[in-house]
Amino acid sequence: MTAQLIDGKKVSEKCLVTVRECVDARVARGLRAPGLAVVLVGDNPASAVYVRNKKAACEKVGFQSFSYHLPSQTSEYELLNLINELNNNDEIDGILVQLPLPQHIDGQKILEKINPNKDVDGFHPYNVGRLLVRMPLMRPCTPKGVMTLLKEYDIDVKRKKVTIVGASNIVGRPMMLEMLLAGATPTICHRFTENLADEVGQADIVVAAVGNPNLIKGEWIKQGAVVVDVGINRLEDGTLCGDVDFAIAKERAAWITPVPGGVGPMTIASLLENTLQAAELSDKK
Ligand SMILES: NC(=O)C1=CN([C@@H]2O[C@H](COP(=O)(O)OP(=O)(O)OC[C@H]3O[C@@H](n4cnc5c(N)ncnc54)[C@H](OP(=O)(O)O)[C@@H]3O)[C@@H](O)[C@H]2O)C=CC1
Ligand SMILES: Nc1nc(=O)c2c([nH]1)NC[C@@H]1CN(c3ccc(C(=O)N[C@@H](CCC(=O)O)C(=O)O)cc3)C=[N+]21
Repeated sequence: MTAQLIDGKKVSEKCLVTVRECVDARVARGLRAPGLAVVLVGDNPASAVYVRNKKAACEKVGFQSFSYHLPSQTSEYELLNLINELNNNDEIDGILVQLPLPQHIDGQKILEKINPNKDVDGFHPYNVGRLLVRMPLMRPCTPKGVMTLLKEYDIDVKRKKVTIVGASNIVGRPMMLEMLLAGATPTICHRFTENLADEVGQADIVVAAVGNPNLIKGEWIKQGAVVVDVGINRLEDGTLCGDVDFAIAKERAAWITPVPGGVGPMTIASLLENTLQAAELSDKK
């Protein structure tokens, strides 16, 4: 079997068109265009690229974007003050603090300071808790993007065995909650999981989110499975690859996401959808 490709770039563009239409309709009704603030601390080159992509996406859909690039030695106190200011700024509907933050700043403390209604990343414990108790508000962008992608390809997750590899706060854990909410039976694997090969081999759907190129061997994939590769790894020659051995996996899977052009663009599409949703929430206040 040769897998069919799941085209995240194409689906994300479709999502952006829908967001754009909603923005135009808002503006025609005399409402503000949604505003997204992106905060970057320090000069991590990968972060700078992502921040630039987010800004470009905002322009595409007609959002107002506000960028804050702070020096790496910014104190936690200064960053908390900026968050406070953004929370109180009525032109800003969404606040995204790019991760990772420098070592001397407690990331969790910063995320908890963001007004949950403006937490377009869905990382605030309030939003994570809401997803846990089946009352999602702001849904973490990458897992939300994966669900949108699967839905777009009519890949039903209900009743399926889903193995998620990686248990971070930003991808693996909320991915598990999304899958549970959608009626799948998720298993989540991490550093201490024994027999990763068996866990992956039993899955109807595999979601890889580790950050280790080719950790997941193509031979582990069950015939006819769906492979969603969230991992983004930059190799020495500058090319990007995921966590799954794509060449072998694609000969076994029914469906597979490429890297790049798979989940990555969907993360940005979800971010824009969440920002629009945050603007709509703020209209109702
Ligand atoms: N496509 C996209 O939009 C996005 C892609 N990414 C990419 O996804 C990947 C993961 O990101 P993120 O979740 O932030 O990363 P983290 O480093 O925060 O988390 C990685 C997770 O993988 C687990 N892990 C590490 N080694 C192994 C192993 N050998 N076997 C099993 N589990 C292991 C860790 O386990 P433990 O918890 O035990 O430490 C941890 O839970 C990265 O490549 C990142 O660049 C991230 C965000 C968005
Ligand atoms: N507060 C916060 N929120 C995040 O959502 C967040 C973060 N911090 N820190 C870093 C990770 C990573 N992440 C990506 C987003 C888009 C692509 C993306 O668009 N990828 C393209 C390729 C981009 C390229 O060429 O480098 C693709 O896969 O096709 C990748 C990765 C969001 N993250």
